[in-house]
Amino acid sequence: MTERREVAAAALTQNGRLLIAQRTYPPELAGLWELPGGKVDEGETPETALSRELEEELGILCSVGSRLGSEVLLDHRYVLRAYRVVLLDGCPAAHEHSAIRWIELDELDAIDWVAHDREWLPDLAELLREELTRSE
Ligand SMILES: Nc1nc2c([nH]c(=O)n2[C@H]2C[C@H](O)[C@@H](COP(=O)(O)OP(=O)(O)OP(=O)(O)O)O2)c(=O)[nH]1
Repeated sequence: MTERREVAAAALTQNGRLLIAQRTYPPELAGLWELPGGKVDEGETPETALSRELEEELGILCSVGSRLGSEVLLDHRYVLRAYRVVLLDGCPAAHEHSAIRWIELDELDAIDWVAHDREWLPDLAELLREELTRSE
């Protein structure tokens, strides 16, 4: 079997909040919220791919850090991985999503997430808790 292609997703936090984005396609995912990101192209590292996607989708420059949570197998072709991301420059805007939102720890559970992302909720909660402790 050929290796699965990676989808890299950004856990971008700032001031104790997490950036989430609302999908417009495919129809079964439209309206659901995800961590922004996308497929890693041939010849790219997950880090360069995620930086590229965040610039295209949100118009921001970011630094991609370490992995967050476990990998999620999407189907026989794709594996989804999340990375801690820090905003370097710009103000995120929804260029390819229908909306974006900054959410706080107590909002995580109530979001209408793309199903696979629910796997990361404990990790995202921990990340936001760490952020809050750091900013105290
Ligand atoms: N970006 C992203 N995709 C996710 C998440 N969770 C999840 O199940 N997916 C799925 C949805 C899609 O089937 C696939 C990623 O597709 P994508 O549409 O974001 O990738 P892309 O920007 O490279 O898009 P494309 O040009 O190939 O259409 O992974 C997530 O948190 N972020």
